[in-house]
Amino acid sequence: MAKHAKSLLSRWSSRVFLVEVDEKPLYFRLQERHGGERAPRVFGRLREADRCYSVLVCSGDRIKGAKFYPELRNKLARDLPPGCDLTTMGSFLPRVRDSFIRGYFLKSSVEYSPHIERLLRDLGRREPLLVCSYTAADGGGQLWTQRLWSPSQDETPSDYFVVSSDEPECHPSALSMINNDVFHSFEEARDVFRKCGGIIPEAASVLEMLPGSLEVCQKPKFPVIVIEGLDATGKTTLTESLRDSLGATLLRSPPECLSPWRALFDQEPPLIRRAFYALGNYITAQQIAQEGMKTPVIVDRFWHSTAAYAIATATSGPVSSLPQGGSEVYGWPSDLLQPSLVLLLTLDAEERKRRLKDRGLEKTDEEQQLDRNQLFRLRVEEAYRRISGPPCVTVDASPSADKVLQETLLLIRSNCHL
Ligand SMILES: Nc1ncnc2c1ncn2[C@@H]1O[C@H](COP(=O)(O)OP(=O)(O)OP(=O)(O)O)[C@@H](O)[C@H]1O
Ligand SMILES: Nc1ccn([C@H]2C[C@H](O)[C@@H](COP(=O)(O)O)O2)c(=O)n1
Repeated sequence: MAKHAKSLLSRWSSRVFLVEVDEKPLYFRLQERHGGERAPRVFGRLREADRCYSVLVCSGDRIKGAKFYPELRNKLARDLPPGCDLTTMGSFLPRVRDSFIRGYFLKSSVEYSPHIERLLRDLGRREPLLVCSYTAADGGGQLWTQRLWSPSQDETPSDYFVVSSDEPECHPSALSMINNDVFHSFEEARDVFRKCGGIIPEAASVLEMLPGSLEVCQKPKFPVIVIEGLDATGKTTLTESLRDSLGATLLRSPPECLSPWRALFDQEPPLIRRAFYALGNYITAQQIAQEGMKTPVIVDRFWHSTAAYAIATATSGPVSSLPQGGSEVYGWPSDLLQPSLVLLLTLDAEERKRRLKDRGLEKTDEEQQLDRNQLFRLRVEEAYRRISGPPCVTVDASPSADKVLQETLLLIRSNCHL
């Protein structure tokens, strides 16, 4: 049995599980003896003739595991029998850092079990998986047991009753966010790229663009102003006007030099995708340090975008599922240049949609998600506000482009020495 899977099994009965139903996580835990509790909500509506499975990815190699997770979904969606329900799930040890693992929860009719079990065993031969099956233990559908499949088949599997568990303070993915979704150091992000060179040849081209080491740069002489906001809030329009009004240099993150690979890394799982954007910030930071010695610098997106989108994607549900304000996940990376001021453009959802429609450009997956998913949008906006580091001021982006420019110039003049 893979070493990593074995270590996950060592505290199996203390694990809490969550199944995401319509963006809402429903929690359950394990119990050796049943004390008469009702079935957890996710099992509450099942029939005795239903059979459920959890399939958790437990690869010891995090790059392989990250790549396998979306592949697993595609394979399951393709090969599962008709009518089988598939949703995302996870498991964690309460308050234990890096204990969060991801997987899928399947619901099917018991008649399909032989087919599903064969499929899961085949998939488990490709990458280590922890598979559990759930069976009704009474006639009324109120009592369900979890049977953990022994990955090596020579150990006795253990059965537990499943019971509801309290919601943790925030989404448990927060336990494993740092340096998996939100990179807090150049070295950590670069390490992901070094390790994925074997499976993604283009990673080497990105590595070539990076500085050999992070030289301690002098603080720029001129102010550095970052413009942030969801797509279509007017960042491009405003940053170009600010460049002209202030005689500033306009930079972007990710920087131009990474453009040839952006679409490719946007298709990669969060670990690799977020490392790509984190590295982009460090390249832009070097450009800021140079240009900031000569002119004011305006930056279109920077660290706030990287962290806020990553945190919002790794969680689900309402804003209350985000890590609490003040959590270290919102901290500014100690090795990343801090701008003088961050301005966050905000716009109501309807006006933003109107601008998106008028603009008519092709949307990225994340932009489409922002459109479809109100909760995701709210999480991104709130995560933006919780990020610490440089001063961040919210700007209402709904007036005309010229009014937004004038308001922004006032804010820059009152917050920076210009
Ligand atoms: N203040 C404004 N009032 C009305 N329309 C605006 C305003 N600012 C920008 N627009 C229009 O809204 C659309 C989106 O603006 P823009 O491209 O500047 O947004 P963005 O934040 O840079 O988007 P993205 O992040 O997707 O690149 C454009 O068609 C632009 O002309
Ligand atoms: N510094 C950055 C810039 C962008 N991103 C990510 C976040 C979104 O997925 C997407 C938005 O960019 P846009 O389409 O508006 O160019 O890119 C990031 O993580 N870090």
